[in-house]
Amino acid sequence: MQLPDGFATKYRALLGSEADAFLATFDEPATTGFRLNPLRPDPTNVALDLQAPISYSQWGYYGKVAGNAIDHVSGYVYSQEPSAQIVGAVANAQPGLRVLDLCAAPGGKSTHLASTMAGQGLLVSNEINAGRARVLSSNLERFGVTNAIVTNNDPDTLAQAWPETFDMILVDAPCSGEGMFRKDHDAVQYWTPTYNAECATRQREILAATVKMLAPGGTLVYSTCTFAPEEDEQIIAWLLQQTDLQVVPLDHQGPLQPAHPEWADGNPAIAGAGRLWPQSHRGEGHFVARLQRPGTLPAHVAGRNRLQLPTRDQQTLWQEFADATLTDGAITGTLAVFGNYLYALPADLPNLKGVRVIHPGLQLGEFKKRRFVPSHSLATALPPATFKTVVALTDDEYPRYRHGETVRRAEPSGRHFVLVTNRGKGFALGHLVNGTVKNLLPKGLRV
Ligand SMILES: C[S@@+](CC[C@H](N)C(=O)[O-])C[C@H]1O[C@@H](n2cnc3c(N)ncnc32)[C@H](O)[C@@H]1O
Repeated sequence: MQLPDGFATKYRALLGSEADAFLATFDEPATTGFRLNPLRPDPTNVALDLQAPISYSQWGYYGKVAGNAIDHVSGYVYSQEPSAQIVGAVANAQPGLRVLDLCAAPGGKSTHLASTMAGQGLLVSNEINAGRARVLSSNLERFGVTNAIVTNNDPDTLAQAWPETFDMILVDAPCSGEGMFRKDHDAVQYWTPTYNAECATRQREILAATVKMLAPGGTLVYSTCTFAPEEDEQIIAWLLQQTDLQVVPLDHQGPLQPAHPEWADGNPAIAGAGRLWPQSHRGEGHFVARLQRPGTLPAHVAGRNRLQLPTRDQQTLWQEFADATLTDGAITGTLAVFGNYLYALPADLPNLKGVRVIHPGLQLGEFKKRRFVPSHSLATALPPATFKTVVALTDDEYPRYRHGETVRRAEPSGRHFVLVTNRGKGFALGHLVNGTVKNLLPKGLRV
């Protein structure tokens, strides 16, 4: 690979005798990986090779997942570069916490946070870019995350709305992406000798807002996919100088190496952060640090949100659908209406005033005149056992349904909303009417 001018010189000076091995990795192919989904009842039931686990990532494996494979489409797996999986592992967000993923799209780290949270507590996945926030929503929906809301705000707006609100905040910062050079040639084009300092300015701005949102006793996880000390060790040095945060030393086991205080202000605490290097492990490389605010986590303060509850007519329409389609207790949480859409909200929502929420929980469906039309998200959020009628597709029928075609089933007669599965995995809804399963897969998900 043709590396940008100044890049090799910089890393030769930093890495010394290790520089040749580091620079040689840029001529190697990029590494790929995926994570299984522990939110599924049978997470290892996938048609993928699970012979090569990623040592530091509980559900992580080396390998490649085809985008059209049922394992991907049904949310049984999430494709994520191996090194990036260190971040969710270090965060290890526990069930019951209130967690903010501030720079969350497209959702690799958010789905990992949701995995360790096991459906309990609140995950706020925020993304500043509206288009990317929609992709984030759809990826959380596919992974079956029901305890998350998706917001689309800049960090300063959120800091105003949510002072000292979160037990844990992940800042997977926008960065110069040197660890993406092998995957993304655009990242190479952007790099100049001053680019790292420009990225660091933005990272400090994001973190200044972040610190305001962290509760006493709360944890900040900071990560980048770049090797630049300006965006890594020097950011941690700045946090230690400017705030009361303290580094929680990582367990430098296996390929996770200590960070380099000498590349910042020499504060030895910085060594507690960690680096994955491409020359010493199978992955693109990552930086991660865990920091904590002194104090004890306070009890969560419930938001005083004025929710629009379903009208009596809407409640009746929903209940008719739920009674005919789902088993009892399939949906929990407060039901609220946003626009024409009905949602099941996660518990423990903070104040939403002033925040642009684009996805306030599990979308159940849309009220259209006197009808209730269920949302696609039900197909991947709920286990097949919660649907009263399931239409199982053969491997021949599966690609045709994804294309938008109907299928025929003689049984049961009448009209039913159904879950459509392949290999036992729900991936779409259908409407069975007189023997024909009408295809309810959203147009954007058809291939
Ligand atoms: C490294 S990516 C996040 C990847 C994501 N965490 C994942 O695992 O899929 C950084 C994100 O930060 C967002 N971003 C860019 N500028 C930002 C800013 N000033 N404040 C907050 N987020 C920003 C980008 O749009 C991008 O989605």
